[in-house]
Amino acid sequence: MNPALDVRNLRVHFLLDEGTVRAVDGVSFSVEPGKTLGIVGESGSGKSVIGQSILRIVPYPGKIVEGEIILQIPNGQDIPTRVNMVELDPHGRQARSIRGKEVGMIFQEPMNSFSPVHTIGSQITEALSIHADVSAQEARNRAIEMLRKVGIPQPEHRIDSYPHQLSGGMRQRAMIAMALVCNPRILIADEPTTALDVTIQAQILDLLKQLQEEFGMAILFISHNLGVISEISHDVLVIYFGRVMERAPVDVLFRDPLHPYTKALLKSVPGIDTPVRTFLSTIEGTLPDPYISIPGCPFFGRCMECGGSTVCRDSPYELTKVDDRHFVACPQMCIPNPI
Ligand SMILES: Nc1ncnc2c1ncn2[C@@H]1O[C@H](COP(=O)(O)OP(=O)(O)OP(=O)(O)O)[C@@H](O)[C@H]1O
Repeated sequence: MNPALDVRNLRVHFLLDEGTVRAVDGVSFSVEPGKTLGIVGESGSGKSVIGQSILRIVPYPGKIVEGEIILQIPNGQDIPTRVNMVELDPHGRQARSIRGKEVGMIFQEPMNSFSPVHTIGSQITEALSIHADVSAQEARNRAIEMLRKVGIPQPEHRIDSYPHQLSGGMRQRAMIAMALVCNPRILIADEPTTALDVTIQAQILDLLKQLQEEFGMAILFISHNLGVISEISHDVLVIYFGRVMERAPVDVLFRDPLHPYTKALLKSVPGIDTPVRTFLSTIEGTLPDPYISIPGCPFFGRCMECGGSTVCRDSPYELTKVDDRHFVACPQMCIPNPI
């Protein structure tokens, strides 16, 4: 099956007075229709900048310096149109028509996405009037239907509410409705449940899974929370210092992690059978200085397994194939067949 989204060797740099931040440093992945790729990593590892790059909304002074972001857009013919987002003018007509229509987005804080002075209905119908050729009445009916689908009670009345009149969970549902009302083929969800309590979080994850089944969209789900990632993802990309450390199907990653960073992340999460008052392990140290360029493994200084090996410090970064769906970038693995 053709991937809905294919990202190849993406590099995004922020050129600051202090130096260059290599926020995303050669990341490749693809997501098929109906599948969810979870991107996990600690704060500052480059997760959000990947999502922003796909939408071409990387904030100034960030710049995509290399790579391709390929979308397959159906055109009614056998072969879909192939669009490389990197080649588009981010402010141009084509990029604007792809954002919202082909690629939907939901973020952690809906208040930042909704205008506080317009009703949620007017904002959802506006998305429809930009991207779909529908009458005002049809747009309102579709907005009500979408609000119903995302579980907002009495959507005929709620559609005329202002964002501040909804609870946090309801606002998040309304944002999902806005993101999905044009039936996008790709959804980018950047920490969409982080600000919610665990019950609402579980409801939103269930809702996304159910909507994915219905619409068949590919989801890129960004989170620092491994529990949430395990719940929603089919495959997982573990990212550190702008680079992929490991990629695997979700069950393989949780059962048989190979990169010491993935193992350390997993150890820092409490399990259901973790006794109360047990100290969870933490990952000593912090991400390296963002302005430096590291030729070898960026986790070298914090790794508990490499024992200060110069191989890890000096070997060029390389993502190595373990099998068809499992890749790892650990110099100690010494596996042949680098991709
Ligand atoms: N507007 C900006 N200006 C300068 N540097 C930036 C900007 N946005 C991101 N960066 C840098 O890019 C790197 C990656 O940031 P990013 O926001 O993608 O991390 P993240 O993994 O999403 O973290 P978090 O979970 O905290 O959102 C960081 O070093 C960050 O400081």
